[in-house]
Parts: sequence; C-alpha cells; structure tokens
Amino acid sequence: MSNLEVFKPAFEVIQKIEEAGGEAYIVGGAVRDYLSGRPVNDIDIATSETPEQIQEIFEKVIPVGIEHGTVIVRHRSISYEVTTYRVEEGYEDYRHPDEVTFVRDINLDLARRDFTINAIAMSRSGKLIDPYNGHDAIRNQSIEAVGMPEERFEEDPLRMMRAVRFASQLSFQIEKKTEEALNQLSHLLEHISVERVAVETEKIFRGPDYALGVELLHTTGLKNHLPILKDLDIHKNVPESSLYGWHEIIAYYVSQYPQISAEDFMKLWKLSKDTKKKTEQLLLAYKRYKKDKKVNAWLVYQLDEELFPSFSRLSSALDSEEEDLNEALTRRKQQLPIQEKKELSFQASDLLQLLSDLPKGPWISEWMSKIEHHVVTGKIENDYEIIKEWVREWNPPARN
Ligand SMILES: Nc1ccn([C@@H]2O[C@H](COP(=O)(O)OP(=O)(O)OP(=O)(O)O)[C@@H](O)[C@H]2O)c(=O)n1
Repeated sequence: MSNLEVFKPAFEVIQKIEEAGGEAYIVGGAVRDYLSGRPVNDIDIATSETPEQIQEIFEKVIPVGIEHGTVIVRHRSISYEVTTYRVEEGYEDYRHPDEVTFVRDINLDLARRDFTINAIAMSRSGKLIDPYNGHDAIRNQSIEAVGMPEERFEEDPLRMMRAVRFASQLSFQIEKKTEEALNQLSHLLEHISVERVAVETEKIFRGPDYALGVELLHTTGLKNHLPILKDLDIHKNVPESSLYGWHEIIAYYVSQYPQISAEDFMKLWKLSKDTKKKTEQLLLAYKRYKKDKKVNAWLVYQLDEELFPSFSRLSSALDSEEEDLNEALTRRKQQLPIQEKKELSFQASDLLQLLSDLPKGPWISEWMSKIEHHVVTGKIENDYEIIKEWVREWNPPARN
C-alpha cells in the first residue's frame, strides 16, 4: 500500500483523542479513496468521545452539528469533521434527527453505514477495521450495501442515488442484490428533498463514468422520480462528455429538447440564483455560437471568463466532433479591444454633453449599448474623438 503521508495530520488528531482516553479512526470517503488509489480530499474522523469531550481536548472546535454528534476540529489549518460513534442517521427530510443514538463501539458505527466500500475504519497506525470486507469490494470494484440493502435504503433512500453516484465516480459495478433493491425501492426517492437529490444528480453527471450513471438511472427506475429528466429518454441521448454543474446539465438538455425550459429546471429542482445566471449566459452564448458557427467577439465579450470551460464542455457534450473551444475563447478574449464597459473611451456623460439638447431617456443606454457593440466588434475604434464624430454623424433615434 502506498504511503500514509496524506493522513499524518489526521493521525495527530487521533493521537490527541487517544491520549485523552478516547478512541478515534479515519472513516468513510477518505479511506475508500485512499484504498482505491484516488486523491484523498476531506478526512472524516469517528470517535467514541462526545462533542463536549472533543471541545475540551482541542483548542479550535467549531460546533457544526452537536445534535448529530459532529464538530469540526481545526488542526494545522486543516478541518476535520469529528463525529461520535452512532447507530442511526438523522436525515432532516426522512428520519427525525433525535433518532440518533451515540454508542461506544466503532463496529456498531460501521454497521449503520451505506456501502461496504464506505464502512472501513483506519487506525492511526494504518490498520483497517473492515468487518464487511469493504477492501475486497474496492478491489473487485463493487458497490454493495452493508447488510440488507432494503434496510439501508429504507433508512435513507438518498443512498440509492449515492449508489449510482459512486458507480459514475469510481467506475464500479453495483452488486446484484443491491441493484435489485434499487429496482424495487426507487419510488422511495419521492420522500427525499429535491435539494439533496440534486446534489447527487450533479455528481452523477460529473463522474468519469457518467454514461454508466445515466444508464443506471434508467435501468433502476430512479429516473422516474427525477423532475423533468423523467420525461426524457436520457439513456438514448447521453452527453458525449461529463458535465460539471447544473448550469451545464440544464444547458445540455435544453439544447437537446425544445419542449423543456431552463426556468422549469430552476423551479422544480429548486436551484440557486447563481445557477440560473450561469445557465442563461451559457445558453445565450451557445445559441450565438450555433448561429454564427464560430467564436465571435461579441460572444466572448458577453460570456464570463469563468464559464469558458463550461462552454467548451457543453459544446463537446453536444457534439463529439467539436474541438476544445477553451483555448479559442481565451485567445479571442485577449484580442478584444475592450474587456468591459468601463474601458470605453466614451461614456454616457460624454454622450449627454454632446447631445445636451435632448431630454434624458432610455435612448442613452440604447446608444451606449450600440457604441459598446461597435467597439467590441471592431466597427469603430475605442477612441474618444472617433466615437464622438461617429455619434455626430449618426442620427439619434430620439430626434427621428
Ligand atoms: N446517506 C448516507 C450518507 C453517508 N453515509 C456514510 O457517511 C460517510 C460520509 O458521507 P459523505 O461525506 O456524504 O460522503 P463520502 O462517502 O465521504 O463521499 P464524498 O466525500 O466523496 O462525497 C460515507 O462514507 C458513509 O459511510 C451513509 O452511510 N449514508
């Protein structure tokens, strides 16, 4: 096994808990990702100690979910979620949080977890506690519920979406009995808040094996409980590449199916204002691109630079023949005469001064937009005198 360096600061946290008389292990996604050779991100720690005891042991503790037994410990500028061993999950939209029962045995804590690949604990010497043979499941690339799949899914139906998400992220197969339970219980997804389902759906489309994820959504029947997607033949119309974020997912489907709208996605999936803004920009830019069949100046000017990778991914998801447009967008942006409106050499105040006989009105912003468009697209130079001359020659609409 490769080296445990990545866990070193986390092992120090565990050591402190042990020195205070408690027990602690690294659990969940970090162990899974480490054992499957993937980069380790957030490290979660399970402990025999209560949040109050953890608060006494460490200086910097943020009480994020005391009633669930969870606090954040800051150590060497890294955050660790430290959670007391417990036997029931408190899922806000399905089970009542006060059903959480704290226990003193790591094995009981592992027993309440969703899949065997996620039910492995690692001690600070790197030793594994693996009562469900999760390490073997990782080697066999298999997603298998801990114990009875039906029970696990009834405890929290979101786990069904998580199974598909792990298939997409890890390229693992779902074990037969677990998949059968998915087929049988997919309807339970209706009990889960759409916000939680949205988080998993987003991860399914982002995964390297998103195509397997989309196929599983269809074959298991989970798709039938997903707003909007349930009315589409998503298994026949699979994106040509992964999509990162809801704005890309929506732009993809809205471009494919004229009968659906971005607004409906926003409403039914309860997505954020930020997603709405990004989706609108992306769709507008893509429409322009399709019309002109090239990355033109106005498109690049209007599209936020942070959306260039999204634009590029969207175009290859819709058309595998499409080149990677990210570089073309960046190059085109560098060539623009101005990057933003405030760089115009001729501002609204100049316009008002020049045409002081006209009453103020919407014509000002209409004119400024016209000037901006002309400068960006290279029809006139961004020079005060040149623009002034051009305005003089041009018949203001307000005078017509
Ligand atoms: N519905 C859920 C959610 C989580 N877990 C358990 O809690 C751990 C942490 O959950 P979470 O942070 O949501 O996911 P990870 O598995 O850590 O994956 P990632 O961080 O990559 O999303 C999981 O590994 C699993 O053991 C569970 O049993 N049932």
